[in-house]
Amino acid sequence: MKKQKKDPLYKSFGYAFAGIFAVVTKERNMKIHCVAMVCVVIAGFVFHITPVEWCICLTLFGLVMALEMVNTAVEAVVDLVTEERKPLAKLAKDAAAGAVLIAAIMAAIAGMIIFIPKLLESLSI
Ligand SMILES: Nc1ncnc2c1ncn2[C@@H]1O[C@H](COP(=O)(O)OP(=O)(O)OP(=O)(O)O)[C@@H](O)[C@H]1O
Repeated sequence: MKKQKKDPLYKSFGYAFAGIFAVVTKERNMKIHCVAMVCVVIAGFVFHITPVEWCICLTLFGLVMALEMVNTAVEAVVDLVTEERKPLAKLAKDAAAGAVLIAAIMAAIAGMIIFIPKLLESLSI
């Protein structure tokens, strides 16, 4: 089989950014993740979180958002493959959605561990 010439690196980045833009503008859940990220970043500056805490928050944002991208990709592929209701299609979509949910719950718990003590301290409770 003839080897196809690969796109230049800048084009690959362009496709990746196009994917991010498509998911952020079209997927409701991704918009919610973006709003949550902005709120946490503001809270991070307000409560002067440490560099390690910033790293934890940024890593968890990356994890949740990357999984949301993969979830959208799985949904698109399943819908492309079949329009019928099939158990394997359900498993693929539900498992991908479950992956996002697990990461989002863990991120929310980590966020509470970081921010609740700072909030209580600032309220002098
Ligand atoms: N082809 C299918 N066969 C069987 N079950 C399906 C199929 N397509 C969707 N489902 C079921 O319906 C649910 C919702 O599917 P849908 O494609 O509407 O995702 P969604 O609710 O739009 O997800 P999101 O909110 O993440 O975009 C799936 O999680 C799955 O349980």
